[in-house]
Amino acid sequence: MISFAKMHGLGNDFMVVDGVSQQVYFTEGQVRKLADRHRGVGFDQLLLIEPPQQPDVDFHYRIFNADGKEVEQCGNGARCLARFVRTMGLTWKHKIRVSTMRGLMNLQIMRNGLVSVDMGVPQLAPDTIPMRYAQQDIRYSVNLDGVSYEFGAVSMGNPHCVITVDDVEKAEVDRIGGALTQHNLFPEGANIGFMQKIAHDEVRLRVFERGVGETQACGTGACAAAVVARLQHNMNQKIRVYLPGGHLHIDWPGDGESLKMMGPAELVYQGYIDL
Ligand SMILES: N[C@@H](CCC[C@H](N)C(=O)O)C(=O)O
Repeated sequence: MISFAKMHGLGNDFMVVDGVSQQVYFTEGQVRKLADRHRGVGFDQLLLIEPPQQPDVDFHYRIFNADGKEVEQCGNGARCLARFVRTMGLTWKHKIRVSTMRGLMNLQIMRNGLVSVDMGVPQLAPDTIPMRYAQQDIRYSVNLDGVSYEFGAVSMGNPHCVITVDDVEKAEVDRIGGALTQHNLFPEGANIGFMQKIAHDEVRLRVFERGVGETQACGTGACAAAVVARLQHNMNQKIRVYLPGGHLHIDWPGDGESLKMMGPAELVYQGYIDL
C-alpha cells in the first residue's frame, strides 16, 4: 500500500507520491495502470517526490506521463509539488528548491495562495529541444499531408512546438498535435501548442501533450507559448495565458533571461492504493 494525493493545476491532474517518507519505485506498466481513468486513479502525470540528491536542494522531483514514460519537466506539477510538501509537513518553507532531470527550479508559495515558479532560462537552440533543424530561428515550418505549418520551438526543460492559429476553438488539436508529437523532426517527441493572440498581453492556448493527449492545461506549454508570443509577435513581457482549465501569469523579460510562471495548485483528496 502506498499513500498518495490527487491534485490538479487548472485541471491538469496528478497523482502525487511522497517518496521521502515511503520507499517507492514505479515501473512503466504500473504508471500506465494507475493512470487509467476507469480502472486506476486516473491522471495526466504521476509526480514522485524524492529526498534531495545535492546539498542546496530541498527535494528531487520526478515526472511520469500517463503512458508510463519518465519526462524532464512539468510546470503545473511543480506548483502542486510546492503545495503538497507544505500540506504533508515535509517542509515548512515557503521557498522551495527542487532538482529535476534537467536542472534546478525555485518555487514560492505566495500570500495570495498562488504558487510562483522560476522555470529557468528557455532554450531555443535546436539541439537543446531536441529538434532536427540545422539552424536556430524564431520560426520554422513542417509539412503534414501536403500542408505547411509554421511554428516556434522552445525547450522549457521539455520539448515544445507552438503553432499560432486564428481560432484556437477550431484548431485540429488531436489530428495535428497527434501527428506532430511523434514527428521525426522531434527525436524525443514534443508537446504541441496551438496559440491564438487576443491582445498584446493575452493569448489562448490548447496543448496536445506528449505521452498524454490534449490536457486542460500545460504549464510548460504556457511558458513556451509566452516565449513564442514575445519572439514572433513582439508581445509583452508579462502575459496571461488562457487554457481550457483556467489561466496562468507568465513573465519573461527576453532572450537569456529566466521565466516566471504563477498560478494555482489544488489538493483534491488523499488516498491509499495497492501497487
Ligand atoms: N503538464 C505538464 C507537462 C508534462 C510533461 C509533458 N507531457 C512532456 O512529455 O514533456 C506541464 O504542466 O508542464
